[in-house]
Amino acid sequence: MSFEVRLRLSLGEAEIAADFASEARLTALVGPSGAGKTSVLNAIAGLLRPHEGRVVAAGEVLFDSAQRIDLAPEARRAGYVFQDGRLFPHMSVRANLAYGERLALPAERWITRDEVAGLLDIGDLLDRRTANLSGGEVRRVAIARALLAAPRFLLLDEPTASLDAARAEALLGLIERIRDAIGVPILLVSHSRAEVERLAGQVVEMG
Ligand SMILES: Nc1ncnc2c1ncn2[C@@H]1O[C@H](COP(=O)(O)OP(=O)(O)OP(=O)(O)O)[C@@H](O)[C@H]1O
Repeated sequence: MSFEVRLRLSLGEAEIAADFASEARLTALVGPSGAGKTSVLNAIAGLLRPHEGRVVAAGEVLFDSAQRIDLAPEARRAGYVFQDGRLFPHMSVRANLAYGERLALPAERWITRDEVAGLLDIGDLLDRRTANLSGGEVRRVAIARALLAAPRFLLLDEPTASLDAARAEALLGLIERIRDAIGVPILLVSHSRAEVERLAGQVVEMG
């Protein structure tokens, strides 16, 4: 099972509920703005605590309120690529990647810096400061940093939002390569029907 998510959480006035299970390599989470998609990713990553439910990713129970299981975020081993990338702006691309790599024990790593730079085509960016990168470059570096941390699963929050058509197309190709070559389960939030139809083995509707 790639993902099994059944949870309820409150955010201010909003009550968010999710209930799905997926064996697909890539599962898409879709729904109107405000439906709670990002909140579900945050709950899976351990950044928000549901008041009730169960979360299993890549075969490991991350949260189960009935069994009082609630793994710390760093123990969940999520590769979370946030909508805004959240790179360290004062560091070079190379230093951002090294940070990701240090999060994984050497024995756990399944991709090298050279491999990831080739896969995401960021070899020419390594000495750049991240503050000056374009939106598409930020996304590619953020995905590379996430992969280097040897995640057990990936959470991608609208990875192609605000990219032009050519850059979005290139990034979709990369996500396909990650899906097919690496095989870590991916949960993707997207507003694009075409993107979801192209990438997802299973689609989960919220809201
Ligand atoms: N920290 C917070 N405090 C209070 N309410 C919040 C908080 N974060 C999110 N919300 C509310 O929770 C609901 C779900 O937000 P969330 O960002 O998960 O939705 P989303 O489906 O990802 O939306 P979008 O597609 O616009 O990114 C929204 O109504 C939002 O206003």
